[in-house]
Amino acid sequence: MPLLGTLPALRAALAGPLRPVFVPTMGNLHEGHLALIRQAREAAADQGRAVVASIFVNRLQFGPNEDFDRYPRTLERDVELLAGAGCDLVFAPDEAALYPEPQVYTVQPPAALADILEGAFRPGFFTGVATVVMKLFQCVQPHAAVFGQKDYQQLRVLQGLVRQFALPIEVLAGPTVRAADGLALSSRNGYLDEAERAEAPQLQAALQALAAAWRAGPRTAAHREQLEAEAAAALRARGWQPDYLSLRRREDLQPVEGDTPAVALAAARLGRTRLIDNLEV
Ligand SMILES: Nc1ncnc2c1ncn2[C@@H]1O[C@H](COP(=O)(O)OP(=O)(O)OP(=O)(O)O)[C@@H](O)[C@H]1O
Ligand SMILES: CC(C)(CO)[C@@H](O)C(=O)[O-]
Ligand code: BAL
Repeated sequence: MPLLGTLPALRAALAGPLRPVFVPTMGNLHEGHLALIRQAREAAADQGRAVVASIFVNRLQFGPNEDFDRYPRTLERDVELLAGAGCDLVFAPDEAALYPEPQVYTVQPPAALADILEGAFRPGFFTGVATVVMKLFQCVQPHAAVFGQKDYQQLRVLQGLVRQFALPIEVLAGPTVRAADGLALSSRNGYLDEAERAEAPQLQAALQALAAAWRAGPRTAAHREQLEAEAAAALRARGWQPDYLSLRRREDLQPVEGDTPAVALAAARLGRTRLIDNLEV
């Protein structure tokens, strides 16, 4: 009879060989999602695991004035794309299946991480995300889960969730897939009209300029604040309504200073579309 003294040993002993690699999504799939599926496929290949995707537009993470109702739902097409990318199973519950009763038990990520940046402009967003991801994890029981770096803060929140609750799940980060002109692929890009679509790569361009200015120094708090304000003003002058353009520590997304590894993050509205993007400096 094994007598095990460490969590990794316990996990190794208890892990079934067939827990899948999981890619949670809200559907309306694009090449960014399919890259995550292919990454999951590779991670699953070794031990012959399955790749499972979920499609669920999670009401809990939308604010009352956000786009829950108009969020594009394209299940039939999504299923075809997933099959083509090497997915083995799709979990697409309706609301009654995932929330058969009001979800009054929730997962509250720490305010220091979840009430800043996206969380400051989308109150409750990360509680909604963490709650549904925790629930999806219970449903799918994955060995590993893949999340896109495009949603950088979401990735940090979910890495913290897995770490703090000692979930036996490996979190894999998927690099951001972009259009040829630099725009990060996103389901919400479909809301852009032609002129807005032509302007949209300027969000990534603004992050590149901000990152370059930060690299040039001096890397002080005062200079960072000046650069952030200038970057927001430049976007505003082009007709955007920026929520934030901010230089943060990669690890915990607190304001960066000195030579700590940094990431530039932005969210801004163009017409009625809110876009986010980021760039590791
Ligand atoms: N361009 C991309 N590159 C890599 N991963 C991505 C990209 N876009 C989304 N993802 C990832 O896909 C997963 C599902 O995201 P989601 O279904 O919300 O897509 P989305 O395009 O980000 O939609 P939205 O426009 O609502 O933000 C998340 O882990 C997300 O980070
Ligand atoms: C992780 C997620 C599927 C939870 O609803 C969603 O926030 C998303 O698609 O990024
Ligand atoms: N892609 C993250 C999910 C959301 O914005 O609601």
